[in-house]
Amino acid sequence: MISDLKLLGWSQFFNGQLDLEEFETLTPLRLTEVRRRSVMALTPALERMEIALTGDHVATDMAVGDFALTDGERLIRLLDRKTVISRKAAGLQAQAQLIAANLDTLFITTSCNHDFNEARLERYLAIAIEAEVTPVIVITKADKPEEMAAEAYEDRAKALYEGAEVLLINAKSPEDIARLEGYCGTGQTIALVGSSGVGKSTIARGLTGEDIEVGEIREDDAKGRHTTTARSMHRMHAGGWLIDTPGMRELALHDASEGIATLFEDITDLALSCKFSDCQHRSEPGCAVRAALETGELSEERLERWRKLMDEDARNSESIAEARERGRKFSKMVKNTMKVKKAKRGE
Ligand SMILES: Nc1nc2c(ncn2[C@@H]2O[C@H](COP(=O)(O)OP(=O)(O)OP(=O)(O)O)[C@@H](O)[C@H]2O)c(=O)[nH]1
Ligand SMILES: [Zn+2]
Repeated sequence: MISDLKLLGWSQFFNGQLDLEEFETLTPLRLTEVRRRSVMALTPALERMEIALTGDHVATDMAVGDFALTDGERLIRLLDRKTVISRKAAGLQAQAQLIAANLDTLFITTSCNHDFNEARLERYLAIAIEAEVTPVIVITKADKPEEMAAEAYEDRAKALYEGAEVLLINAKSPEDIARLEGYCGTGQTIALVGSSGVGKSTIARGLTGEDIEVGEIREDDAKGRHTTTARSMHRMHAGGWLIDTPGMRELALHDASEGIATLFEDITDLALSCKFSDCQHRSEPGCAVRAALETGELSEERLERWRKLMDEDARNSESIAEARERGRKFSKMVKNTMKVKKAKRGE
């Protein structure tokens, strides 16, 4: 069973979470779709199985790519995730919405044209680094570069982060797709992010042989319409899994301060040497960041992009934290009111 499980992306990390009894009586599953009242999952034999969500299990706690244990009928428990990517859900609740779990690699996709944008690439890099998912920058349309030579785009991407491999490809060429497959072998799980039109569907088709429809299913119930994800985990020729969900294509930055600090390690390090610990690196005396600008060690553009990313992260993270805080205060107030009412009634 263990070798079959490897096909699903199982590893020692998950094995270590099972006690002996669970090991003998339960079966691991990997979630491929999350609906409102059920999940679709793959068994170690790669058979599809639908499991109704009952009791404490709610769809909003689950992500495509999660591992769970089943007794054959019910979902017993979800296993801890190796990695998770989330986005801020639209609307007033401002909750983090889980997009994909247990990714190994994120292909950050852009093209040799006006789509290429350092700030956008850095946003995705920060998301990947924060989630501890390996970032790989894929630059498509190497066969028809606009504005500058394809290699110039490659060099600009390489300058962004040492920890990210940069691959310059023609997404329509099978030989170039084969260069991505080192990240897509058995046991590996990947996802693609990037703007519309950069070639994500073309790459996905090259890696899986399928035309992947990224759609949202709408389910009706008495309370209205709900959006859930369609089948979102696809087997790749190389043996691994591609997760493609609508949410993945609309990622925004939130709660990624560590990812940003790692991505901009030079600025993070410089800031430690500023005279004031709350230095804004504007006009304070003894500012190591401004000193690095003057020597040319750091560029004004890079500093500006760092500021903007920090601002964006702070804006998006705060509202989630604040919403949580509001939620806590509200439920506390309700509880207190109930208590007072009960006391009045003499209960
Ligand atoms: N010449 C060339 N064309 C490409 C390349 N990559 C993608 N294309 C073309 O660019 C267009 C858009 O590619 P898609 O794969 O649909 O882009 P996408 O990122 O999936 O776009 P959305 O579905 O809107 O998110 C298609 O016509 C592709 O054939 C490439 O490397 N070279
Ligand atoms: Zn400073």
